[in-house]
Amino acid sequence: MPTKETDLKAIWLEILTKVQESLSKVACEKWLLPVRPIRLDERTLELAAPNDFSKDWIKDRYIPILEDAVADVLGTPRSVELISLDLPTPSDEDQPEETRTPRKVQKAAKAARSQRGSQRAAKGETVEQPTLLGDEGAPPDAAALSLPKDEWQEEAAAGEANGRGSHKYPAPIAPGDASTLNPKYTFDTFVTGKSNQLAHAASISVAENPGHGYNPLFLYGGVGLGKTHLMHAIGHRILKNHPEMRVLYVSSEKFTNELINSIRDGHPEKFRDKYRTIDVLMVDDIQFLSGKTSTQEEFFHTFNALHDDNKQIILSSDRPPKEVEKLEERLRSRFEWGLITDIQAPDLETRIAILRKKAMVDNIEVPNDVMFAIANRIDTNIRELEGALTRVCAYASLTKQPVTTNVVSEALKDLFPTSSSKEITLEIIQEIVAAYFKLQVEDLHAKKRSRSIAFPRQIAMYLCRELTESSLPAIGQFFGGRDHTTVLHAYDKIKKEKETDEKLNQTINELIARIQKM
Ligand SMILES: Nc1ncnc2c1ncn2[C@@H]1O[C@H](COP(=O)(O)OP(=O)(O)OP(=O)(O)O)[C@@H](O)[C@H]1O
Repeated sequence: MPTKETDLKAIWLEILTKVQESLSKVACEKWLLPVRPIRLDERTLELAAPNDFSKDWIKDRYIPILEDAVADVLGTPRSVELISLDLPTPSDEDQPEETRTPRKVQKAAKAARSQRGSQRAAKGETVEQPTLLGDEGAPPDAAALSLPKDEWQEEAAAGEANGRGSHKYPAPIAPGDASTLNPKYTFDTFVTGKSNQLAHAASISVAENPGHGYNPLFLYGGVGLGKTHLMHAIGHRILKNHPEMRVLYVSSEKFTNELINSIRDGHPEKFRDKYRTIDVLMVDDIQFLSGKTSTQEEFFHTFNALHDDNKQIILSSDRPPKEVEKLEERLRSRFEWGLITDIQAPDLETRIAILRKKAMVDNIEVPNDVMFAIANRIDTNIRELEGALTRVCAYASLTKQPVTTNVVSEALKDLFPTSSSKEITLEIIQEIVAAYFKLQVEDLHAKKRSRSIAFPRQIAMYLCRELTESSLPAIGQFFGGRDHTTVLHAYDKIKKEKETDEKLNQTINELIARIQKM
């Protein structure tokens, strides 16, 4: 059975007490009190010295004394090994209270002895999840930057497995530096709809008033729905308004890797210098901190330092804080201090608007029915939606064809199969609209002007213009030989009305979905 975390601490206190019998009080306080135990197994006790100098000093002089004390306390011999953390040596006041003086060490050791049951360790059991002396009662920073070695390795391995562990030391961020932001992700290029209105409004508010409104801002939503885009947009706006500010966007994996690497490479202060001196910290995909206890610990201190200083924190996740597993309660509750807002999958209209915006930004011409056909196929992930548009355009260009709905079917058939690949025609639109309003198709052709018929007719005209490439005269012709100005009037009227009339907007979406399913 594994020994409890607290046992390692208690054992180390006993060893220190023992060492005092053969070492001067001064030497003990100066060299051994700052040392922290990391790992204990059947053969080895691993200790972390605060820096290289102290590691070498102890190695050269005190190993035999330490090994004797270990053998005395545990009943069987162990070799003592040392690594260096390169921490700044803590002052006496920074030390955990029980290690400030040898007398207190003795007292603490005695108290710990009475509870610990360290016989199990003495029998040679491996200490699992070793904790560092000072984790309890130590100043938060010292504890935070003293990751148990096994955890560094585990968390580093996780980061490196993702191919993102290449950073050596975190470099400080300069005021006005937008290099961590994608220049394309601005509020101008962000399309709003019902699905993201609240998140967008909250983001604008934070961008205009960093550190003094919603803090933290917590954005959550499914994959590819615009969380990162909004974060970057906030960053750009803040830097535009406050070029003197330091704005940092980072993925939670990068945060983790920088922390681990900075400690492993002996430069924990670089991590802290970077993360605690910025004005706006944005951490993406915070759900990846799940289960990474040491990173959570450091993030907790980073969060507190920034928040206490009215620095803005923005977080994103694929789920709300409550649903992030293996997240420390104190972090979860801090994530809930500010504003939590979600982004939903966009409706069809928004998807079409996003494609339109992208086509405009990329300066490509894409007919409405093509936009519609793409938006209708891909209804959750905007990254995929944009990728589909690129694919369709590339396919058309490579096969030297115009961009049509046929190209959409061809280009996307494997990646995004759809139940129907039938081309949308004026007939189909008329049939569906007539059926929806419980009319006959002939009613749409006739001269009748009663609102119950004229209104569905205008909607049908609108959809014909929106979803097909037919010209205005061709559409007019198809509605009982009407003039193209009538079609244009109907189109403009419905387009305008649906902007303010939610019911009409829903009706149109429903009709579009039905037409597409034909
Ligand atoms: N409302 C929007 N308007 C314009 N583009 C958008 C919108 N929402 C998302 N996008 C675009 O979709 C792509 C994916 O968005 P983003 O990377 O922000 O998603 P995310 O929610 O952070 O995804 P993930 O969960 O994978 O991190 C980006 O290219 C982004 O510009």
